Amino acid sequence: MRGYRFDFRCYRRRFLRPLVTNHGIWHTREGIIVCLGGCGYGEIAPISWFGSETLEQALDFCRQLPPEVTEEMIFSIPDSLPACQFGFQSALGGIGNGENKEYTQFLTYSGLLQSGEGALSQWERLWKQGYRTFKWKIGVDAISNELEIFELLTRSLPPAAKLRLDANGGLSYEEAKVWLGICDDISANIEFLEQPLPVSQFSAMLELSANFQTAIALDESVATLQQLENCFQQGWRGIFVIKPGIAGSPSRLRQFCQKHQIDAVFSSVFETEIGRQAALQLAAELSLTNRAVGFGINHFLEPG
Ligand SMILES: O=C(O)CCC(=O)c1ccccc1C(=O)O
Ligand SMILES: [Mg+2]
Repeated sequence: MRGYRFDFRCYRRRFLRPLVTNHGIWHTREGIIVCLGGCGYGEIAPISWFGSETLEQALDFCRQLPPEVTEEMIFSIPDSLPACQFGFQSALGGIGNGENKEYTQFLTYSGLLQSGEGALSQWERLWKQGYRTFKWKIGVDAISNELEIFELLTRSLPPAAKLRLDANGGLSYEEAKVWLGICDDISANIEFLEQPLPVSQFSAMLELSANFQTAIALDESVATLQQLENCFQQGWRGIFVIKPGIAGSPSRLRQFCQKHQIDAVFSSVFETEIGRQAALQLAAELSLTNRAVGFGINHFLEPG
């Protein structure tokens, strides 16, 4: 079998503004660019706190590979290394040669707002840049403060705007009911509430999705393809957030989405242009609905 000359390099990029979520504060994005001679580039951009391997585990995997790798080696990367599966398979697919530009041009994008009240002064700039879907992080501050900002935000957004709320698993069951109740009642267009509860509380989220009109999207619960398959089998028919960069094998992801016709929202892992193009091509190919993709603005200080 044909071998490809293999090389890799680490990168580090600082966020323009640290990313604040219920998981904590994220300052620096680190990852690995892999190169398969004569084939293309791929990106390994793990988020271990989200359920992928760690950067160290990905590096160890790259370091133990021989100077020439085969397709067979790439397709036998274990499921415990989902970001590596993505990086190597996209390099093999010759990602970066722009072959699918004709698909990705039809995607619409969601803009990620700053957490807290920063969102109030930020959305208009994004609106002027053409964004019509916005995402705002909740579960970061006390619920009373967040509800106050939410009211101001939803009253100022134009009727054509869609708003996604992302709790990153940071709400209690009672808090999730409060948020969903308010979202059901207001006239603003709340597209969905993302990952209200921790991954361990799947059945509670299933129950919430049956009892409220506002849609719920699973994110952390379906971070990897294995988790995605699991939640589908356990009856989830709401929205699935898919982060191709950490989901695992793109070919298996493609098969799963095509077989089950799931309602998917594709989203970035704040990768460089290399991983981004590979992920966007999958998004363009596998998005059944016209939901905006979570690949908004450039969040980095230094260019890729
Ligand atoms: O999905 C988006 O709109 C932006 C990407 C995003 O929010 C994100 C990016 C990296 C890690 C976690 C998350 C998240 O959805 O919680
Ligand atoms: Mg999320």
